[in-house]
Amino acid sequence: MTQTQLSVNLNKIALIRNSRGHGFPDVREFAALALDQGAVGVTIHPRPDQRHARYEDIADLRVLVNSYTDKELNVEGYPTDILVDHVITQRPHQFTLVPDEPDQITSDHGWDLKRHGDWVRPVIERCQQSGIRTSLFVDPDPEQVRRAADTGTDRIELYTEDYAEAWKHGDHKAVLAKYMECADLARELGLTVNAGHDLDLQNLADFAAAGNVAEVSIGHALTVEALRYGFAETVRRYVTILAR
Ligand SMILES: CC(=O)[C@@H](O)[C@H](O)COP(=O)(O)O
Ligand SMILES: NCC(=O)COP(=O)(O)O
Repeated sequence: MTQTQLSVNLNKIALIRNSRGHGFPDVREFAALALDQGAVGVTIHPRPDQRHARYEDIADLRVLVNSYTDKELNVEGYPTDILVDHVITQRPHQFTLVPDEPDQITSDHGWDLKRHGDWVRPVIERCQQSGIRTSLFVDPDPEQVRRAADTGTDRIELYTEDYAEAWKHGDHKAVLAKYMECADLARELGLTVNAGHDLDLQNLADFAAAGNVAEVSIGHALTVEALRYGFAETVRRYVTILAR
């Protein structure tokens, strides 16, 4: 059974920072808090309007993560030229390609790789040539998993909104089985499996127990829960759940 690792998404810390137009809070402070509490890494998702994470955060967080020996930076986003250029320059450990439109309020679907597989492939190759691991954000759909393997990506990230929604109603077992079918298929095809979106302290344990997901990236719920429990304690609670 793979020990699932936590990557803390700092988008909402950046959102609070941007709300006052100066550097408080500093995302690097919360990145350090997360890493010191056992997260394997941090994630940021700069969107074209830079509503929260900014392109400059990539370099800042790369420097901070470099001060640790075994931690990672995951950059997520739609592979625009400007984002890809920042990624290639700063060389985060992982680049997760997400098919979001600029005006989306949040990520709400995975790639349609029947249409876009050939388009993402050169970006994947360019990242890998720079030593950057790639991941493709996909729905829990076996066809998309197969097509993801055809792109040469290192990993997929399963979009977990369907699971999170089903968990709220207590009917997540069938949905979870679909995710695990896709995760098993991905591993058979040589892919490592990440997952994320709307995971939280309540629904994570059932997802993690189903097994064999390498990394979950969690940010929105974690930030809200941190308002109640404190940031370090919240990260500690996630790490404890994953360590079971
Ligand atoms: C791809 C995904 O689900 C998340 O990585 C994304 O970062 C969430 O974006 P917001 O924080 O803008 O909602
Ligand atoms: N890729 C998922 C992520 O980074 C965070 O998603 P969320 O926890 O903010 O929904």
